[in-house]
Amino acid sequence: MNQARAATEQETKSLFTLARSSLPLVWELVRPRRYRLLLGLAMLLVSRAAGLVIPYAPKLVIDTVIGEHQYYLLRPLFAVLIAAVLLQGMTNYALNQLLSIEGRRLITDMRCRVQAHISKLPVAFFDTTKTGMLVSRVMTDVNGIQNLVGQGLIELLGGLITAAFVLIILFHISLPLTLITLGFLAALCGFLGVCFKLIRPLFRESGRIASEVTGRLVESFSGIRLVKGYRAETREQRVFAAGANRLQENAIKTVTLGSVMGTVAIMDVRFMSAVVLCVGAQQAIAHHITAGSLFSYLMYLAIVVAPITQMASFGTQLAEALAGLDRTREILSVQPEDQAPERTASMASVQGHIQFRDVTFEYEQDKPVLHGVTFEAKPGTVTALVGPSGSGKSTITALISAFYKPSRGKVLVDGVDLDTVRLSSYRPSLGIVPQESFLFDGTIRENVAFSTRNRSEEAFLHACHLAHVDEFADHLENKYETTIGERGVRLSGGQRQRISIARAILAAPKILILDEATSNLDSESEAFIQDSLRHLMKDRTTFVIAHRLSTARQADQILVVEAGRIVEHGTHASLYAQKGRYFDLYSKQHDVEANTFKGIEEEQLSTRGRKRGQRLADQSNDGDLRALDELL
Ligand SMILES: Nc1ncnc2c1ncn2[C@@H]1O[C@H](COP(=O)(O)OP(=O)(O)OP(=O)(O)O)[C@@H](O)[C@H]1O
Repeated sequence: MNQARAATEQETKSLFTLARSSLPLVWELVRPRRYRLLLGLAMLLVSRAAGLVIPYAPKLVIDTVIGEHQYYLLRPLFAVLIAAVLLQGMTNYALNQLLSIEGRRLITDMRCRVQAHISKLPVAFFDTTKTGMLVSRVMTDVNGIQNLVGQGLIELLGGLITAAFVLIILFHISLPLTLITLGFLAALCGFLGVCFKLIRPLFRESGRIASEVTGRLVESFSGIRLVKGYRAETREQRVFAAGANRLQENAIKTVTLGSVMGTVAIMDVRFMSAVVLCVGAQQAIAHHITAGSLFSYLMYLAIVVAPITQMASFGTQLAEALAGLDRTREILSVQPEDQAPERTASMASVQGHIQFRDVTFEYEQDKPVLHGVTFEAKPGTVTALVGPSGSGKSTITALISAFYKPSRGKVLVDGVDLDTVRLSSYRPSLGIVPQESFLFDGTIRENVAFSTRNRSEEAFLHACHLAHVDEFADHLENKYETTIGERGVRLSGGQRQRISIARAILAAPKILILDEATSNLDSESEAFIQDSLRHLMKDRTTFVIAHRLSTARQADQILVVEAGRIVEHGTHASLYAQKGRYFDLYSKQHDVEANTFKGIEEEQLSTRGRKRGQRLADQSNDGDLRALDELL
């Protein structure tokens, strides 16, 4: 309800209110480049002043040179005209260069700023915001700012200053004609004001639709395998076409309103010129004005009119720019996660002692997903989190990563409440290996050396060796410089996991969060990965969401999570002996694994895999779980 009301209030904000609320941000952008913009304004004034000389010439020629036979004035007048034209041309060129370049720089600055800001926002913000919307904020919305702060602003200022000067000249030439002129201009300004009010919500809407369409497009292309696999191309085409049509309908309304504004502006100006011409002629016949003055008046009128007719199109750009700026301002006003005032503690060196004290957490209000979770993980130990899907294991690790804050209770790191810790001092001690290895389009080296903490070649090669990345990288033509494609599409699942593990080894975190991959790998890959993980977990406080019996069994402690509560807690041996929830889970998994190994038997097994599989299958046939434990 409140959100809907806020949205309506946003829609009805006038252009003026919007401009005023955006002023601090505009000033922030203008400030560092104010001298260059002032230089631009000065050049514009020189250019416009030079432009004023030209309309004055007919008056001199008609009334003085021809009327008063002062022919000797013709030459100097010609020279002045040439100089004025040259000066105007040169200043115009310099001005365009200066402002266009400045506008581009401004866009880049703004884009970088918005991108940097968004990346500092809390994970909860990303949970509720579409990716496409964020892409639009960074790439599209800032475009309009160029018009607002660069050329557009200077043009508007310059146009208004020139128009003010010219109006003084017009008043000086003829009071009645200028009053008529002002009447027409005032009517036009009133009309344009109403149109801007109508056009602004359309621009806001357009930004919203564009974000949605972009978001869906990004999702659809990144999930192209799934789309093709389920033959969902036509469905995706329909969804996209619907979005593109909504965008088009919005654009048609904007363009129509823009055309109405442009047409009315031109008609108003033409009527005005006709009325001024006829009344001016009557004035000239009655000798209230000379023919030369009337001629000059009409030329000056064109100078006043030009920026006002331009206002119709510039106003549209202005409305678009302000709508974009408004959205940018909205996103910049979201507080970055590290700027919370309570985050004052700095963690110089993290030991990795983690304590949960009666932690309750909810993603959505009044829907807790963790209830009074309490446990302790000593430095250098491995804690395995096991439990059914949706029980809260990932949420516990997300709280350790400080992606969220507990709703109640405390998460302590080395005795310090994580809510009070500056994240920039804590996160470097954190390493994450997600279930789905997330790789960027780049080389193997770039993906392994993703963290900036350890850049030596020796450390890089060592990490690749421990994670068995060298095993496949050495066989590639470009070795570690091989490009792996977007999200690592050119690698196998196991290879991607190994890179992800090498990345964590190189980052050398004190606290490691490991979400074990569930995907079935062939036994050789599996063996490589288990070995890499062993290296990775050494001497770190590790939290592993364990999907494999072997991992849980090797852990120093196991937390059995169910419906957001820790229902059992202990070592593998103690929990197994309890014959409670862990025992049930373990037995179920054992059956699955036994079946899996039987299945593997039928595949092409590596020598090691075959031996291991055979032994496991034999043992499981006996149903002796303890013997299976030993093997694992
Ligand atoms: N970003 C989120 N917003 C709202 N609810 C969420 C969010 N992430 C998880 N949940 C909910 O929180 C609960 C716990 O989820 P969590 O991902 O921690 O479970 P899990 O034990 O890790 O599950 P799995 O083993 O399937 O990954 C689930 O009910 C889930 O729907």
